Amino acid sequence: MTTQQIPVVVLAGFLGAGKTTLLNHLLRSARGTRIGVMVNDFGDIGIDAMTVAGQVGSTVSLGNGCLCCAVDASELDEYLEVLTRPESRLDVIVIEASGLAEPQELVRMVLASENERIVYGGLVEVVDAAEFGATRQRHPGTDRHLAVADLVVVNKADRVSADELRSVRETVAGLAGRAAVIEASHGRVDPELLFDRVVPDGEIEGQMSIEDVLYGSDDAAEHAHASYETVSLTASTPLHPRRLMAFLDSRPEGLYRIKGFIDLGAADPANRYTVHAVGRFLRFYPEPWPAGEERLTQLVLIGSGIDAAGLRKELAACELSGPQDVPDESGMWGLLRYVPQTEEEPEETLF
Ligand SMILES: Nc1nc2c(ncn2[C@@H]2O[C@H](COP(=O)(O)OP(=O)(O)OP(=O)(O)O)[C@@H](O)[C@H]2O)c(=O)[nH]1
Repeated sequence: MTTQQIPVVVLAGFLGAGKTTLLNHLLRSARGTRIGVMVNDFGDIGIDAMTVAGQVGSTVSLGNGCLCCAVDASELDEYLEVLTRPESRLDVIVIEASGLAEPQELVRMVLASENERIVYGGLVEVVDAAEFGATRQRHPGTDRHLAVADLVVVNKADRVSADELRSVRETVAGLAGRAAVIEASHGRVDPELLFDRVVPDGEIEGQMSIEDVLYGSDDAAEHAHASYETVSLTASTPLHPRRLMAFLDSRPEGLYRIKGFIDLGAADPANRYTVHAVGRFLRFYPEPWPAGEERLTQLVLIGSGIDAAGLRKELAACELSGPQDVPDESGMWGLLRYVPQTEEEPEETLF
């Protein structure tokens, strides 16, 4: 069930930073992925389709099968309910926060939502590289927003010199702590950083799609690939829950996403643990092993500036080394803090 949950990504950033531009880029490069869009704060709608639709609280279809609606914060749950109906067949939902909104509020609301079909997909903060210094001076809240982000996009890279860009990036990285920081022009980030792309039937990954032909293929998105790395690994030996938690608690800056299944062996023979981490957000979802399924740990780690070989080594050290290496009773405690309870959020939340 958990693997079917729809990630809800909150997209924030100061007025004019390039949120709508980034969103439009995602919509254009979505191909087979169906994106639901919510625009928080209606006076601030920049999407053309919305302007055309023009109705408060309406849901409109965008060209590529995406849905778009405008919400007021109090309506968030109501619209999540609409967008997560099976007939909407959405793969991801993006909420664009108004440039003035407190993104933490939206994140809290998403986390507090009782909608079981969603999972929090991270807070993405867009920063205007050219205006960063001035914005920070005028709006000290900027630092606070960066501190809670999971991914920061330093946008408008084309508007500053290489030195300025480096300096903004360094400052942002200092404020953003563990969040991954990537640079972009015109919001062209690789959609894979935000959600799993669905490859439509009949299309081979990497092949030109109709959208490529219509909009031109997005070279800059290809370049964005260079700035982050994906590490996939499979282990047939179960992992030690305590060592796994030690690894996750100290996961390196820039390791933005972790997803996959974990086999904890004798510590919980009945269940596999789906892991979902976005930035500093971490959850485990135990579910019974499907009958006949091979007991494997399968993980994908995505980040910028990460040391792939180092990560592989650290994860290999989490594997049980033999029959003597069995977790004691308390071995699972650290991990269980990140398992959501049915009625409440796990103890260890950030917000
Ligand atoms: N040169 C340059 N211009 C950009 C870039 N990204 C966005 N813009 C322009 O910056 C302006 C603001 O972009 P938007 O995407 O509307 O910004 P926003 O954050 O959605 O703005 P609000 O909705 O007002 O909060 C637009 O004129 C964009 O075309 C970029 O990387 N480089």
